[in-house]
Amino acid sequence: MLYESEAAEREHLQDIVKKLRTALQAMEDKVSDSYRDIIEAKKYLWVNMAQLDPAERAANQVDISLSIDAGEKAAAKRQRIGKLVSSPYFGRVDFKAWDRPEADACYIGVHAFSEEESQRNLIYDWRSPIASLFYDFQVGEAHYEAPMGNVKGEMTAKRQYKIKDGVMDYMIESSMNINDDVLQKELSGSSDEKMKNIVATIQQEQNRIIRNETAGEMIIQGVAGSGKTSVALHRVAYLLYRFKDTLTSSNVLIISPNKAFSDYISNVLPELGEEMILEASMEEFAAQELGNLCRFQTFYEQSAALLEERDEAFAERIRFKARLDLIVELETYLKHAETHFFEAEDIVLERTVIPKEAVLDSYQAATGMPLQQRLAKAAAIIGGQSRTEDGERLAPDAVRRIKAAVKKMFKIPNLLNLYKEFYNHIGRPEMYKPIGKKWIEFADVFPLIYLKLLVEGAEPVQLVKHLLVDEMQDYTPVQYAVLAQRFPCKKTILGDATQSVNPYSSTSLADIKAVFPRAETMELLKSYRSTLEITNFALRIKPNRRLLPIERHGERPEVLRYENMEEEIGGIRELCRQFLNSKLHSLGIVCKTKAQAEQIAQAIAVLQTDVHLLDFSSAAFHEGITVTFAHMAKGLEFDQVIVPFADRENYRSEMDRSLLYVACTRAMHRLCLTYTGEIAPFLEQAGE
Ligand SMILES: Nc1ncnc2c1ncn2[C@@H]1O[C@H](COP(=O)(O)OP(=O)(O)OP(=O)(O)O)[C@@H](O)[C@H]1O
Repeated sequence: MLYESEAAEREHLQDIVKKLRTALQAMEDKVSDSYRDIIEAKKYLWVNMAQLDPAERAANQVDISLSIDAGEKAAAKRQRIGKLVSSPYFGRVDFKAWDRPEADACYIGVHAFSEEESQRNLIYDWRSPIASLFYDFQVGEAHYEAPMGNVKGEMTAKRQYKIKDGVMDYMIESSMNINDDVLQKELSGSSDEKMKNIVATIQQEQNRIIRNETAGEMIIQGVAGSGKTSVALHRVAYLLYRFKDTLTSSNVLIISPNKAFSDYISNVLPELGEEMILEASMEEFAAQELGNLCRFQTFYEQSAALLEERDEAFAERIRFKARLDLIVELETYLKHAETHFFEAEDIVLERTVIPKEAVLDSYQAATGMPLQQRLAKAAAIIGGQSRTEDGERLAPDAVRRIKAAVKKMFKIPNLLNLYKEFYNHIGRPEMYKPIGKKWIEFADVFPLIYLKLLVEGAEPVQLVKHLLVDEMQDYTPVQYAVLAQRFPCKKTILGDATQSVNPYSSTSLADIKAVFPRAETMELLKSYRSTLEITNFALRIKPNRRLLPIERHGERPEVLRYENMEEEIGGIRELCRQFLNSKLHSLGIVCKTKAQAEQIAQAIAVLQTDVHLLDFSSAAFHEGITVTFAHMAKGLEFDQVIVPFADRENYRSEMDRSLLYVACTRAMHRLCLTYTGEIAPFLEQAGE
């Protein structure tokens, strides 16, 4: 049996670190060499410019390009090896394939590393086929999918390591799945400014999602803290590795809730050796789609307006536009519009008249294409068929005039008017209420874009080959229909129905699946972020019987009552002081609204420390004390969370319940809620 003592493992580690350092030095030399070559080649070109003939100059340019290429490759490799020097690997599996005489030991790390001369693999990339054994099996019979087919055999040993700065912190012989001890240690650590990679402790159910290569659309429905975002990013890294010839990081687009969130997740892919991917918020995407058609309210402004006042008509407009049926209604309306709003007329050119019947025939012959193209096609047919008095083809100017005339025959050419007319047509004119001239509510943004795409015809965005959509519960079916049209590529869509920040426009899994009928759905039910005490507390706010909390213990959440607001603010300041004297790194004060967050930020400014107010204009997420509001805090996490103003007045509606749930589930280790007067009804039993 293969068994090496810890001492032998330490020796092995030293050996690997030595080899890595040598390789690192070699890469550094290579980088310097190629830069020197570039400088010399440029110098040569400069000095001998006059004497060189064009062929020699071209050859010199090729040399320079080759050196640049070699330099960039060496620099990338140097970066990867540099990362391995500090932590070369985190796992090992000893696997004996049935057709091999003995087991091979495979060390698994964030990147692969092989010996230069022998090309022997010393470290396997966590995404390599054999590394899947580490995530999927315990000691015993095991198998993995290799390029040449399924490899069956026996895993004779499995180990986990924590290596920091090239030194082994601990090593665990694990006969179980990814050992709970290691996971516990990882989860009890402090939160960071940036999301961390989880390669060393990916769980089996997460691995299934990460390594799924077949799904055209994958929907990940996961409870709060189940690792959805982490898993989706690891999935991207896996797909980039697996399909490196056809997929690069510039082909991946992530639609994320805001800039601070993008900044928060921005380290994961670079840590995994991949470049950062493109990202955009829904609003940025919408602005691009609408061009200068009109301005619009943002999603946050919509949610904030809902929180500020109870406007049933406003809520109803949002609800109406979040229905799945709206997609078909818009399509049906446009078909109606094409027939009824097109009024054929005679086209009179100098000495030729094209009768309206001929115009109508051409328009009818061009059915089945988007309206704009249909009008152009009808005009082209007319132009092609018409002749001058002399039997000649029409001059280009006449063709242009026909085109303009046919376009005018569609009586509502303005898209915004055409959209408004939709509500008259369905007998619900009250459902369209612009904020101002050419200024629409957020609920109208995607129905309008969808109509625009139907009218103009959607050109798919070719560059994007994989689309990642986070916080899926906040997007309506029409939003998905727009995404489906513009990005007919593979997709990973993730979210949690219980974390909707706007109950009037939240979308159920069933509705998303109706837009993507072939999507594979995977569920993540285990929650990793918070201690058992915090998870149980949050579950009493929003029960979910299927959620499986991780067995990690900490302090019971505190619910602190104060006599008045002044005392409450004083209490929050005191909690901040306690945090500053603790070992925790991040404290999130998560309010319900932005106005409350501003109030708290001002009130605790007296503390001798930086207080970061995080709102939609923030570009980054910082350690220390952050004051924010639930909508903004989605997807983020803090070592400690304080939820101020947890009283009956502030948290009373279903929307408030969701926001309170989002706020509480941001806490990893410690949670405190403060209030004056009567406690919020959702919290009455939460603390028991
Ligand atoms: N397998 C794992 N090993 C270690 N940590 C994990 C693992 N899975 C998840 N985590 C940790 O759990 C926390 C939550 O992960 P993540 O933010 O990806 O979850 P989420 O489902 O997107 O959360 P939410 O929807 O609540 O924002 C993170 O700190 C992440 O590092």
